[in-house]
Amino acid sequence: MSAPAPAVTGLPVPALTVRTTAISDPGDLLDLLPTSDGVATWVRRGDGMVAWGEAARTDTAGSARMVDADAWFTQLRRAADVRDDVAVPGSGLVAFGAFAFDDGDPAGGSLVVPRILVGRRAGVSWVTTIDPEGAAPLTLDGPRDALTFPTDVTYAAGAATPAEWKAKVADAVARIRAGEAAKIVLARDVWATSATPLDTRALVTRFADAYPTTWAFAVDGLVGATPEMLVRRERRLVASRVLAGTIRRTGDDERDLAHAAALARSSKDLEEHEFAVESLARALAPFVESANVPEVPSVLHLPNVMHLATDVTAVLQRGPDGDRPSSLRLAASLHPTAAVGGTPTLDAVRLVREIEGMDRGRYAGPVGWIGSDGDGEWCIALRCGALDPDDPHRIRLFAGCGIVAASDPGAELDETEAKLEPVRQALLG
Ligand SMILES: C=C(O[C@@H]1C=C(C(=O)O)C=C[C@H]1O)C(=O)O
Repeated sequence: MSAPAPAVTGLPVPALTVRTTAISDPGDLLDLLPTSDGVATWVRRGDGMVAWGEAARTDTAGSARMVDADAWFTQLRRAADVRDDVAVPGSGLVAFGAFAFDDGDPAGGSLVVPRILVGRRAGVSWVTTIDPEGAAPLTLDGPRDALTFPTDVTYAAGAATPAEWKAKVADAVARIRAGEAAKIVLARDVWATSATPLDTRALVTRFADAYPTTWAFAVDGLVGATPEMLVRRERRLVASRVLAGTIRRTGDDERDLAHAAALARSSKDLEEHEFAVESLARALAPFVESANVPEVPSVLHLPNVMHLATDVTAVLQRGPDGDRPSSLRLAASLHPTAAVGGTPTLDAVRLVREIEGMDRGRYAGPVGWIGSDGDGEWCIALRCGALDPDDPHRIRLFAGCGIVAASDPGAELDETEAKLEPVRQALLG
């Protein structure tokens, strides 16, 4: 049952009873999920969290969608009765959220507090139950629906055919050369339809198996395997992983190594990457005492692509009110980075809207979780699809690329195909 909850401070929120206890290792976390609907997952290298049920939720919209959700969660945690015997990041009260890329997108955002959560981190395992007043507690060993895998999946172009999308890239390049922006990230969508209903658990299991170094997530109907961390807050430490600049893997290790070296020297990719790092560092600066921004990117190897990567770390400082901003508040300030919007931000986002001609929904927006103390992890929702709430057979997939003056439309289309691979693989019958 979802409890009605306002997104505005000062209004009543449900009083939740939250209990976290240590458990012995539960095995594969994803095997615990009882059903496909209303589940949340956040799994990387086998550790993380799985959750189901809904103790409370807020749905927000507009430019304050993350700040409003954060204010709601602050009230909720103040009103909650929390007993946490484990005290690690992810124990105690947790909410999972996903937010639209664009301020004006009807997909808005949501923050959902589950009824039951199982987590594991570095050998410590726990279960958290979250009970609204009067609700009977849920248990771990309830009935489990049979798992269904996709079958006979067919694909159809979304807002643009491949040829139309290449024309959009050419338009973006022309606009960049005319000085309207330095970088514009253009995305495309593809619809996939399965003969059998899509099961969140099957998709996330495939993401976790094939892309163990990414975050295999399912939040409010958005599922994917993202490699990009917008912001993690753990006490005073903040970390962010910027990705921009991409090359497809060939499957041949020697050639891939040569390609990785070429990527690290490619002036087009280095320029694209630099825009993304600069925008992140600039947006983070007001919140931190000191930031460590490596001068040269490394190359992140994923099974489908390689990216230029920069790991930024920083120490949080207190704001004017004496508080440190929560992980979600930080995500709100950092989004959208140049990795998914472009440079300069406002011009690029306006051009994205104009040239792409589609709603991105929650693709390329922040997705993640926040805990009792405001710590949490927010990734950028990439390599993902949005399950169709009206048709369980359908999912809308997305992929995009940073376009700069030197971009070639055919190569960018090929890059989106490489980025669609994780979801296409998860949809294999
Ligand atoms: C926009 C996407 O990816 C982003 C764009 C990248 C690029 O242009 O090289 C690389 C990583 C991401 O920051 C996507 O995967 O859809």
